[in-house]
Amino acid sequence: MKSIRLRLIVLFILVTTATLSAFGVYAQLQLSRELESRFVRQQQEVLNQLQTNLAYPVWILDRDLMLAKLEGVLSAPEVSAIYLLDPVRNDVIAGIKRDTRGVLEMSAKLSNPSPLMLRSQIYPPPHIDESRRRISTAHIVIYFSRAQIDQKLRLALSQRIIEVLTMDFILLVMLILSLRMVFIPLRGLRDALNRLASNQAEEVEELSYIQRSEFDQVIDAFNRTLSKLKMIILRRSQAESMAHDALEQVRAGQQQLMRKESYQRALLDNFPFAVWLKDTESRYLSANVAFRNLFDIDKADEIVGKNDFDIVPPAMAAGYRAADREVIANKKNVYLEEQITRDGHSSWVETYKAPVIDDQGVVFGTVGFLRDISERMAAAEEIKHLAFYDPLTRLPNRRLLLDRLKQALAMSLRNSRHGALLMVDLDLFKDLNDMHGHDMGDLLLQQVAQRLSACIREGDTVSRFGGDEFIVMLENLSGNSAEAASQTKLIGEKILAALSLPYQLDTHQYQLSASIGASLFVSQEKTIEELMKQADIAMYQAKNAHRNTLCFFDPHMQHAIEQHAKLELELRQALAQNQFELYYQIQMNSAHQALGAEALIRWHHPHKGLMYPREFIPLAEESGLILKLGYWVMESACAQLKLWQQNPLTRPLVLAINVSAKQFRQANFVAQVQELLEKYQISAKLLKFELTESLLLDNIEDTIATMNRLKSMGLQFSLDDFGTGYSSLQYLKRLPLDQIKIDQSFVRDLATDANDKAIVRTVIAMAHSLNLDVIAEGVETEEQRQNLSAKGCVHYQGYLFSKPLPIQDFLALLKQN
Ligand SMILES: Nc1nc2c(ncn2[C@@H]2O[C@H](COP(=O)(O)O[C@H]3[C@@H](O)[C@H](n4cnc5c(=O)[nH]c(N)nc54)O[C@@H]3COP(=O)(O)O)[C@@H](O)[C@H]2O)c(=O)[nH]1
Repeated sequence: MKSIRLRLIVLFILVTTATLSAFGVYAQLQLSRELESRFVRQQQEVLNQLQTNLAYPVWILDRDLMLAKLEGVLSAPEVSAIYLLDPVRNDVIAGIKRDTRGVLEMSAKLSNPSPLMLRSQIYPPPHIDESRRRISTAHIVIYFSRAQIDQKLRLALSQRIIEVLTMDFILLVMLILSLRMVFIPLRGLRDALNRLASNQAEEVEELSYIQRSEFDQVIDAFNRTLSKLKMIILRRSQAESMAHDALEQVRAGQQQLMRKESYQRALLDNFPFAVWLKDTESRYLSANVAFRNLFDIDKADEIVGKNDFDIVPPAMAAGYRAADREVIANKKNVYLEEQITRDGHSSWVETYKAPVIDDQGVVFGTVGFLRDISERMAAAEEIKHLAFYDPLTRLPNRRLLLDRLKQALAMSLRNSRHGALLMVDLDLFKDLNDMHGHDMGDLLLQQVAQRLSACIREGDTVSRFGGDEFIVMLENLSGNSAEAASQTKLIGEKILAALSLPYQLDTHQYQLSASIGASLFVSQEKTIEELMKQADIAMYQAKNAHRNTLCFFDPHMQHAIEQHAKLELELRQALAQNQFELYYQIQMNSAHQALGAEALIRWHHPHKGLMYPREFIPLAEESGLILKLGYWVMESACAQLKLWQQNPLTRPLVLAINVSAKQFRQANFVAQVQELLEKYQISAKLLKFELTESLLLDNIEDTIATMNRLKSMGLQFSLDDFGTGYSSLQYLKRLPLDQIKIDQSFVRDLATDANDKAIVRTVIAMAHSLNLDVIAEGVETEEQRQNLSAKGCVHYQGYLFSKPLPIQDFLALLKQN
């Protein structure tokens, strides 16, 4: 039995029962005693009353009255009998008793003496006269009933017990209520404490106060304890949470660290070059896979603790140690490039070392990287070579030559000795390229380079300047200019002789000549630019002479070159200022009818007057201005054709224009033509392009493609200057030509020169066999015309009919015809 409340209740019941039992016994005794004494007192009073009430009837022996009075006493149930005695006679004067059924009956005989009996004397009343007295004395005897007394006693006792029990019950209820008042808070306290005990303090709520109760102090103490406990728990849980977080952080940190280490290891081991860490005593702390591979260190071998003397030859190790010391002492990075030999194989490596410094600025180790840079060095060497050498001939290029020329000029200033620049240009190299292709040209250039190199002394320079142009620089010639010129001439001629020997190019044998321009220098009298220019001028001089010649620089030639540059400038201005005009030279048939015209450009030079194409077209070609100029011609021709459409006289005329190679090779040339035809709304059939043989044969496939595109638009093609080039029938067959134009050089001496006659006849026959029209240019005489006509050429152009004319004159000519 664990409940205190139950224990208290049981205890209460036991105590109450015991108390009640004792009290019952005691009460019974007390009560019976009290009842008895009360009974005695009451009977005494009754007796006393009877004495008074009975004195008169007794003295006068009035029996009826006596009985009446006695009956009155017998109304009390506890009185069982009552007698009036005459003590003198010992006789019952009157008596009444209750039978067993409780019925009253007269009794003349005194019952047996009983402890519950009262006997008393009745005294005569004072006012009674002696004379009237019938007896002298009397006694009264009252018998009491034991049962009646006991019954009364029991009744009183049971009443008392009921009272006590009632009291007890009330007390019990009060006890239970009191216990409730105590135990409810106690139970709350117990439950709260139980929850506290089972680590549920967070769920325990503060206990409610019981107003004006001693428990409030306990509750208050409990609540304060609880709040402290909660605070402790909260702090502990915070501390635990913090500790947990800290632990997690440590774990995460550890994991991160491990990962970082793995990353670093992976990073290092996958580095394509050797990486290591050393302490300040140059002992290895770590090294990656590349390092091990480089120095053939077995995977199982521990690198930590080793130094360079354990790994590489002592001389090398000493160098590495010195570099480490330098890094540590200066707290600065060190970069080394060195050539190392391993397994008999030499390679270039670069090493980069850096200090590892702590927060306090103290060096506590070094880190190093090493990688093989052999390829890079070779590439750098190659780049250097490419930057300074011509890749085709392996000769010094323009840049290196200029650099060496600068040094040579400085040296000449110091030693006053002459030097010379020889500009070597191969004659007709372009023809070889055109005929046999660039590969063949390249082979030739390589052989030329070898021959040139073989002609010079050590210390002299042969360089390729671009294309077929080479420059030979001679140094350390005589201090005397005449002697120096003679030395130069000697070497120059040696070169010419060497270059003119036959070349074996694949299966072809080839022979060429060269033109050399020479310029002497001494003591920095001339700048590099001047020297180069002079050599260039001399070279043109040689070319203009007989070719296969050496020319020294002539100051007059320089003037011509300067004029050339000036003209180029003026040509640009002429384009901008529209100083050009088209002249028209009529083309006729044998019936003297106009077929069309050739448009020929003229330049109205502001100072020189009218200039002819041969004076500026080559320059325009050279400078690239031919593109703009050619477009201008083409647009002017289209505009003119447009105008001609308005006049029946000019409407059927076909207009021929000269198209240069550069112009024709433009990627958008066809688009340009298309655009102009659309712009001027003219038929393409009225436009004829005169192309030269060299243009057609250079890159023939592209040429045919472009011609076909133009042909499909309706344009006509005439092959200009025919007979002056290679005139290969093989090529001619493939070209979509409409006309062949016999060059005026064949027409000029047609009457007298048998060769020209034969050529013209052949050309005409060939053209007819190819179903091509033939026109002869430069027809100046009727004889020439007839000659041509006799050979089958019926279309003509030449002074016989008209010179090229401005448009108005041309129109007048047409009208006149
Ligand atoms: N790319 C361009 N080239 C052009 C253009 N205009 C001309 N040219 C080229 O210049 C060359 C010289 O032209 P030009 O000085 O006009 O000489 C032409 C005629 O004047 C001349 N000719 C004509 N008939 C006679 C003659 O009976 N006798 C004689 N001595 N000369 C004559 O011939 C030139 C025409 O030649 P061709 O073009 O071959 O028909 C000229 O050849 C063009 O190459 C141009 O706009 N663009």
